Amino acid sequence: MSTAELEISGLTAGYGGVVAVKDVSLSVPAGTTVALLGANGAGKSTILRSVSGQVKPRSGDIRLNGESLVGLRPDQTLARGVAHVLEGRQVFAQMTVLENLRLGSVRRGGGTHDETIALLLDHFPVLAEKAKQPAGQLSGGQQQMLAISRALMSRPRMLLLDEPSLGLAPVMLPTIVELIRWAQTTFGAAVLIVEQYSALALQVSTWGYVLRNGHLVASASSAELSEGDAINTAYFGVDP
Ligand SMILES: Nc1ncnc2c1ncn2[C@@H]1O[C@H](COP(=O)(O)OP(=O)(O)OP(=O)(O)O)[C@@H](O)[C@H]1O
Repeated sequence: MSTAELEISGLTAGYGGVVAVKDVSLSVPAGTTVALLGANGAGKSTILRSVSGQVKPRSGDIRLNGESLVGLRPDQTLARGVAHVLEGRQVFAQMTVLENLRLGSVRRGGGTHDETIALLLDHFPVLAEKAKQPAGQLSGGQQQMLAISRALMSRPRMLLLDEPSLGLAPVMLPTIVELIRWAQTTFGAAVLIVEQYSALALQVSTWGYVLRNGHLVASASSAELSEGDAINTAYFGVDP
């Protein structure tokens, strides 16, 4: 049996007449962070949606710790330990920070709401200070922090992050990086992070895959991808 936490093999997925992802294979070893990079429309979000059950694969397999996730609904993948933070800051603006956290699902064997909320608020005092304020009053970065924290309520084994840096002020990026690292060490989660802003994803990950037009075109250590023209070559198909 594979030691990888998440193993995607030969995944093809799409929408109606659109084939968004073609024959993609990748793996996220237990307890590591892997980056999925590529330009707009490359198919990155479709891969995350296929893992969490929002999109049904047309072919291929997706396994979490050896168990296939194909055909499962999002609530069923959540029950198996997959938490998906969607693109955009998905918080309920009228509800308080605490109410938003309480909406996070608790997975069986994953601790109680109160225990996990205490852990999150203890580590991120800014959320504690604003616990009773409507989430809509938080800054963009704080809302993203809250959206990720809500996903952590289930103490996931596999955390899927879609463009966590989107629309954030650069000053917030180190906080998001810290939150991802903390999630990994505290919950032992494996993380698959999708980013157009490759600098952030490569900073938190050990390995990266690059997608272009639904195909995987590069796969290398994040250190290697950070150097020279590796990313440009992979994104635009230009040889250095
Ligand atoms: N709901 C949908 N219906 C039809 N086509 C879609 C849908 N969602 C995505 N697509 C198409 O599938 C392809 C891949 O989209 P996807 O969202 O996976 O790309 P991405 O790499 O995540 O880019 P982005 O950063 O823009 O989200 C694109 O051509 C896109 O237009």
